[in-house]
This record gives sequence, structure tokens and C-alpha cells, in this order.
Amino acid sequence: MPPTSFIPRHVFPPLDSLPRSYYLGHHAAGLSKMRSILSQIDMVIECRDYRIPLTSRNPMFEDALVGKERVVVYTKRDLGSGGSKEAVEKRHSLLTTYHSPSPVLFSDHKSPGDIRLVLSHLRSASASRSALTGSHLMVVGMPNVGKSSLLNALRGVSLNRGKAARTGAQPGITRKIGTGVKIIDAEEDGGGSAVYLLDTPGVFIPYVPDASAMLKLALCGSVKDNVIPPFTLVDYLLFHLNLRSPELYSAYCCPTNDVATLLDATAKKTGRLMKGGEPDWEGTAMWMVQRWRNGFLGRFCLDEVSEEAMVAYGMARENAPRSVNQMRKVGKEALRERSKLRRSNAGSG
Ligand SMILES: Nc1nc2c(ncn2[C@@H]2O[C@H](COP(=O)(O)OP(=O)(O)OP(=O)(O)O)[C@@H](O)[C@H]2O)c(=O)[nH]1
Repeated sequence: MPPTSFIPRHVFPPLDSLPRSYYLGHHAAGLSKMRSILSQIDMVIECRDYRIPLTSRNPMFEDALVGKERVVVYTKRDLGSGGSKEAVEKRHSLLTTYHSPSPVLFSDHKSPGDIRLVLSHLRSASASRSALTGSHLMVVGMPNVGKSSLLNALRGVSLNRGKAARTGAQPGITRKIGTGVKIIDAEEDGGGSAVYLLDTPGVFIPYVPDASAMLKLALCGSVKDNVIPPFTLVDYLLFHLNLRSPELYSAYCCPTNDVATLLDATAKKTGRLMKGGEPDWEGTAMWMVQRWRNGFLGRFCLDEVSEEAMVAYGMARENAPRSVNQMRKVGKEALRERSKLRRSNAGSG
């Protein structure tokens, strides 16, 4: 916990200026292709980022892939499972209850134990399918949640084979739907079918209604790093670090709510200086974001997962726009509201 004398405060740039969209051509094309091949798919694996279990949901998948058997896999479990065992268990239980009757699994792509659990679920869910044609699965999710890494890990643990899909730290590595990759062999006694998994491009939502959701998605790497200024990302990260404990960055800086102080001190501590000895804020900010993404500045979830949050989320889910057009309409209305607010603020100032 932060020292009682230190009160975390969110000092923040105007949220109005943040972009709220990152819906690219290959996202739309990917979604449309997924729809067109859906009849050939037996089951969908929907990946969501464990650090933002609520925010990394894309309601368009529920709309586009409706009626398909689905398993939800929370990826990057290792990056969000700091804290007490009880808190982690409670989070898992809430998420499991929330998705019921769809099964929910949690994975760290480097943990063979986690991957074996996913495999065992897929194996039993596919047991009744035709041994002749095999079982055909598709993995979907927001950009950079770890779909290709999961595919590689399943194949590696099950078949002891190397990487079949390209992975990378930036979103947009998978741009097209390729061909199914075998992840489970058919059982020799004919008791279980072979399982093939199709990787798909990450699909973002056309409009993010809430600025903090956009910041969470950017911090977790779902949008390219040039979309939100790194300074803003670290400002938001600092707020979350302070909510847990300023100890998390004590190697670089004393407790602060001021991102400039944090970047100055960290740049000096790590030698990120420009010509003339000025601290390199941008380079340092990007470095800090990467440190957090790799689990070196605390392993915690950005979304609160509590009964209250789940109830609020459940309500929001019912009303959430699902189609691209509905989302664009909501986006346009929000933009109109914001410019109305700006005009009236300018008038009153
Ligand atoms: N720590 C940790 N990192 C992971 C995990 N899964 C994936 N990653 C990392 O997350 C990044 C994105 O992984 P990808 O598998 O390329 O993600 P993707 O969803 O296929 O990405 P797109 O093709 O952009 O949609 C890579 O740097 C992976 O190493 C995980 O379980 N734990």
C-alpha cells in the first residue's frame, strides 16, 4: 500500500484530445472474412488480455460469431497475477461465473501447465467430432492479445513442433487469415479427432467510448505506439502504479504524482539523456511502458474486477452497440456532445 502521507492523484492532460479510434482496413477485412468462413468452424477461442479483462472485450465478435461454441482464454495471465492468492482466485471465479456457460481459461504462453489445461479442454470439446475431417477452431481477439503466441504454445506443448505463426510486440503482426495449423493429433484408437486452429488478425473496436479504456488498450499494446503519446501513457501508468505502491518505481524516483518528475529522474538514473545532457522524456517514457508490459514495473490488472464492476459491465454489455454502424453512430454522437461541451466551456471562459 502507498505510504499514508502519499495520496495518488490523477494529473492528466485533456482527455478530449485523445484519439478514440483505431479501426483499420485489415480489421474490417478480417472480421468480414471470419463471418464468411464461420460455417466451416466448429468452435471459437476468444482471447482477452488478462490485465484488462473487461476492456479487451470486443462486442463485435459476439455479433459476428453468434451461435458458435466458444471458449474464452484470458491471455498474459502472468502479467496481471501479482497480489494475494485470494484476490487472484476471486478474480478468476468472477470471470468464470460471468462467462458461464462458456468455459473460461487463463494462460501464460510460457507455462506448459496452463497450455496443457487449454489443450485438455479443446481435446474433450472436440472428442465427438468427425475423426475423418478433424475439428476446426478459430482464435479471435483484439490486436496483440496473444492469439498467435497461444497457437504456437498449443502446438509446441501438444506436438513438440516449432512456431507456426509470427508474433511480435506491436499490434498488426497477423494481417490475414491463413490456413489451419494442427495443434492436436488424432488419437490412434480413433477416440478423438485431430484439431486444427486458424489464426486471425486482431480486430479493434470502431470507436472507444471512454478515454480511460483507450489508454488501457494502448498501455497493453493493442494500438500502435505512435497513436497515443508515450508521455500520456506513462502519466496514466503512473496513476495506476501509485494506486498500488510508489515502491514499484522506487529504483528510479521518489513517490510523485507528476509524470515530468518521474521521467526526469528515470532518464537520469538510466542514462537516457540527449545532447547537452537534457533528459530524453520520450525515449524514457517508451522504455517505462515496455518495462511495465514485460512485467518489470508490477504485475497487476488495470480493470477492476469486482462484483460491482461486473454488474455495471453486465449492464453496459446489454446496451453496448455491436455492429460497426451502431458503433460509428455512437462515436459521432459522442464527438458532437464533446464539441458542444467545448464550445460552451469556451463561451463561459
Ligand atoms: N508475458 C506474456 N507475454 C505474452 C503472452 N502471450 C503473448 N505475449 C506477448 O504479447 C505480444 C503479442 O503476441 P502475439 O501472439 O503476436 O499477439 P496477437 O494477438 O497474435 O497479435 P496481432 O497479430 O497483432 O493481433 C508478443 O510480444 C508476445 O510475446 C503471455 O501469455 N504472457
